[in-house]
Order: sequence, then C-alpha cells, then structure tokens
Amino acid sequence: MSLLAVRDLAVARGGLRLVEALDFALAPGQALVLRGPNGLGKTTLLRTLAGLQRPVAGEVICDPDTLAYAGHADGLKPALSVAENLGFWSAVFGGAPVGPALAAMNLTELAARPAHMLSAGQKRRLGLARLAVTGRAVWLLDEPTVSLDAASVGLFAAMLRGHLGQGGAAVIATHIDLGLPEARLLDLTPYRAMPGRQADRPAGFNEAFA
Ligand SMILES: Nc1ncnc2c1ncn2[C@@H]1O[C@H](COP(=O)(O)OP(=O)(O)OP(=O)(O)O)[C@@H](O)[C@H]1O
Repeated sequence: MSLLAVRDLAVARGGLRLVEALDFALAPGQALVLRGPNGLGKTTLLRTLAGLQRPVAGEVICDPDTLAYAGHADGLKPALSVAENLGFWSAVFGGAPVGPALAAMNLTELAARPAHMLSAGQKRRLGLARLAVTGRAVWLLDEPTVSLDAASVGLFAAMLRGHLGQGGAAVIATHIDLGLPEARLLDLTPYRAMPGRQADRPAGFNEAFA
C-alpha cells in the first residue's frame, strides 16, 4: 500500500516543462528527499503533489485529505499567539492537542507570544509545529529548515522521524542533510525535461519504493 505515488509525472511552471518521467511511491514510514540545483523544479513538483497545480502529464495517486503542505511561507496569523495559531490549525484539521506540537519544536515558553513578535527561526518553528496538529499522513515540505539553527534542525528531524515511525510519509525538498539515514534521496537532475536525457535516468529507482 502506498500513501502517495506518481506515475510518469511531468510538471511545468510558467508554461515551461521542468521535470518529467517521474515514478515513485511512498509507503507508510518512508521519506523522499528531493535534490537538484536551484530552479530545477523541486518547488513546482511539491506544489503539483499538493494539488496546487495540475500535472502536465502523468498522475499523482493519493487521497488529497492525507496531504499537508508546508511551503516557503509559514502561513501564520500575526495577531494570534503561538498557541492560538496552533489551536486555529488544530480546529481546522480535527482537534489535535497543541501541547505536544509546542513541545516538539521548543515553543512552549513562547506559547503566549504573538506570531508577529517572533524571530524568523521561531516563525519557521511554529510553521513546522503546525504539521503536528494536522493529523495528516503525508507531509510535503519545501525547504523546511530555512532560518533554523542546528538545534532546531535536530528538533525538526526528530519530529519527522516520529511522524514516519507512526506510519506517516514525507517528501522534502532540502539542500541540507537532515540526518535521516532512512530517507531516500531523489536527485531530480536526470529528470530535467530536456530532449535526449531519458537514457541517462537511473534504472531501478522505482524499485526502491516498491
Ligand atoms: N510564478 C512563476 N512563473 C513562471 N515561472 C516561475 C514561477 N515561479 C518559478 N518559476 C520558474 O520555474 C522554475 C522552477 O522553479 P522552482 O521554484 O520549482 O525550482 P526549485 O528547484 O524549487 O528551486 P530552488 O532550489 O531555487 O528553490 C524556475 O526556473 C523558476 O524561475
């Protein structure tokens, strides 16, 4: 059983096809780290997986109600406190308690602070803590560690590992090593939409997720 699969997927931005011929499937407990140079199409792929834009070819196979997308914007409500922000998202997604999410990203002491008074890294920690109250199985994460210090990267990696341990899955675009040896790497470079590159694509990648 896979939580998320793509079949012969191609994605485009601004009318330009970026990445094509992608096939993978993620079972419970699996994480896929997307790699590739700036501008290759990692964000575009994540947006397509999240249903924010349509594929130009192929298909994304998943239950949309299992997806949680965390893009570059933290999506915080600036006038609400840290705890109120999490409470808001918990109410939207089904009422998970906010305490564990606060603790997971070391936000307990900041619970009463309005979001507009947080530092960039604290805002990012709150944006990531939000994932923990969604109850969603598949996390789609675009550069989740931007602005995080080393300790916070460690907290996030631990939260992610816990999510995978509970049968979740994740697709993560990141340029840094999250210290998750169980995550599979997918370098999108060979999948760049370009005539003549298909023969260079690694054989057998899909089998890693069979
Ligand atoms: N709104 C837009 N309209 C048109 N083209 C865009 C738009 N946003 C991004 N692009 C282009 O689409 C291409 C893919 O961008 P994308 O953000 O998916 O790349 P990325 O691999 O995530 O890059 P990075 O590592 O820098 O985050 C880039 O060439 C970018 O310039």
